[in-house]
Amino acid sequence: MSTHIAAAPGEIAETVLLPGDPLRAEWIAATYLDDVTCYSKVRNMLGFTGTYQGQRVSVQGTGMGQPSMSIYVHELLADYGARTLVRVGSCGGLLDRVAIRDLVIGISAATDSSMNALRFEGVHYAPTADFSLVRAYVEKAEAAGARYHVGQIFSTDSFYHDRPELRDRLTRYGVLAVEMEAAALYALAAKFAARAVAVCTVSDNLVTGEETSADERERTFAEMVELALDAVTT
Ligand SMILES: O=P(O)(O)O[C@H]1O[C@H](CO)[C@@H](O)[C@H]1O
Ligand SMILES: O=c1cc[nH]c(=O)[nH]1
Repeated sequence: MSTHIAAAPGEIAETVLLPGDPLRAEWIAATYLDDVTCYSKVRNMLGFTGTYQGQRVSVQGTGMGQPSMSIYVHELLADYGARTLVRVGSCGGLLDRVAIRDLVIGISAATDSSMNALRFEGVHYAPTADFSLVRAYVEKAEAAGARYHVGQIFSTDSFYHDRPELRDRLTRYGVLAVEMEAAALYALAAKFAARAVAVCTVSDNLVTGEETSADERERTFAEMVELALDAVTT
């Protein structure tokens, strides 16, 4: 096992879906995977491996925020040989047109976190998704007729931000949505020469004030996850 994941070597697939919420990981495994085993319950940050259309896939909860996510993703990459990572998260829309229930594919991620700033010592690194994963996901979303947006997202350290004017400026500059993990995920994947993309379902819109109900969130998460599984297994 690694420090925070209780899997034996070989128990985790090279392709891993990464929801923030460990119960979403459990729901994905129960709903979509065959021959499922739970490989880790450490801190209740659940991880599962199974098959989707005959191909091995794992699902690992990462918690909220870049520090928590980075612990799990570092161990997946350094200790378990993960190669393809797809964050399946929720986000808040920053533009009117990024409506609740839409999908947001983060091709790049701005951040207010110090994690990448410390890592690159003064260089303003541009955390970027893997293009082959972006393309594969977009192809599946197009074929399914899903409502989706591709562009820059904002990975914040503060869900409850003291600077609403910062969010307004990001809106003016066309940033699509806010979430809390993608910027560090993209940097870590680059460090280990792996592939990553963050896809999020819009759960609320910070401009219009619209919100999804818990029931709606479950249904729209389903579309995001089905497209992710199709994108990584074909
Ligand atoms: O739904 P998840 O994947 O947790 O993602 C979003 O939700 C959490 C905040 O409520 C943060 O982790 C944010 O990135
Ligand atoms: O980080 C997040 C996730 C969902 N909605 C938000 O407003 N922020």
